[in-house]
Amino acid sequence: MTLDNIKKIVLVLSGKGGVGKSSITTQLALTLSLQGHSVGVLDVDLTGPSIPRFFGIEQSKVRQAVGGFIPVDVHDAQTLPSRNSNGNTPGQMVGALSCMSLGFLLASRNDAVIWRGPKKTAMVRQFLTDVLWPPLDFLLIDTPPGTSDEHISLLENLLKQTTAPTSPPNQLAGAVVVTTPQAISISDVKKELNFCKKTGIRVLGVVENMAGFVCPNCSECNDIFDRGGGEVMARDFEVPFLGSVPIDPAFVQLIEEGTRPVYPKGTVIAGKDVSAASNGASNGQANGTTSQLLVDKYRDCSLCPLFDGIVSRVVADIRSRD
Ligand SMILES: Nc1ncnc2c1ncn2[C@@H]1O[C@H](COP(=O)(O)OP(=O)(O)OP(=O)(O)O)[C@@H](O)[C@H]1O
Ligand code: SF4
Repeated sequence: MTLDNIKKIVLVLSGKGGVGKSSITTQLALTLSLQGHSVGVLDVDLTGPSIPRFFGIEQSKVRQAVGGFIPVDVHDAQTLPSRNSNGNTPGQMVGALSCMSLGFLLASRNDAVIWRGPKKTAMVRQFLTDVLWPPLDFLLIDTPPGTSDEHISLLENLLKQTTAPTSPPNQLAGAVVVTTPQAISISDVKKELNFCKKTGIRVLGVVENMAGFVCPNCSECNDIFDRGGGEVMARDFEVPFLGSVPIDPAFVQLIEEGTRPVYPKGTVIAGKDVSAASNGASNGQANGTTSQLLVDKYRDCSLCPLFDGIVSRVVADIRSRD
């Protein structure tokens, strides 16, 4: 089966749309990759597949091979060269990152996906059975908000596959649940936590996103949407609280603009040396925006140390159960 190549599968869930689940999935994937793990991201948010855009690869298309789809490379495994002036860790190992999303199969980013339940269910099943993942340490699955047809289909199929005799032990590691501090989001996420309880999915922890805004002018943090609700809820449900992520305008900018001036020399993306960019040569993808190495861009993001801590805790927790 196509999931047999994968050591651990982690779901990213949210009770409500727009709380930053796909952004958090992107950050978790990049952080895992920066920590040297090989990572895949499966975007099962069929009605709003935003992961390709967040990785800056939305113009890419998946290839079809005998036996299934070949996921799109975000970047290869590599050892990053040091950037003298910016203080990169010399020789840092980065794990390969690849991605599969319905977004790659749509003719245009603006195409609407208006499908009834059975078609969605079939697509989810196909994503779990017909994607030819390379060997992965972690597969993150970005799910749609709530507890919809896709969730039920996803879980049925996942549980069937991850408990098959050929699967690695404890393959379905659990779920990271994303919320925002507002009461409505918290109450929706409680439903999500109950869903996990009923279906026997272990909750690896809760991330509270958009908790406070750090003003770029005075660096003071304002709690626009209140704060701490995610932590209280995690305590009530006796699941780990992984941390609060503030609203960071740079975060949106990194994703929306996708502009980084140069690649460090020797940077290889999808098998190509793209460092010619440092000499002014064009190396962007078809959409002309992706003149950057994502790993590089996120490493410079102020949220990086925060995600490093979150990911380290999740990985340690998963390993402690093996
Ligand atoms: N911590 C943050 N700081 C600033 N902007 C953020 C933060 N988290 C998310 N965003 C922005 O909020 C918007 C919504 O985020 P995202 O698409 O990740 O949400 P989502 O929960 O996956 O939504 P849906 O499931 O409805 O597609 C995006 O434009 C994203 O850049
Ligand atoms: S936090 Fe408010 S008062 Fe302080 S600089 Fe920012 S906008 Fe101005």
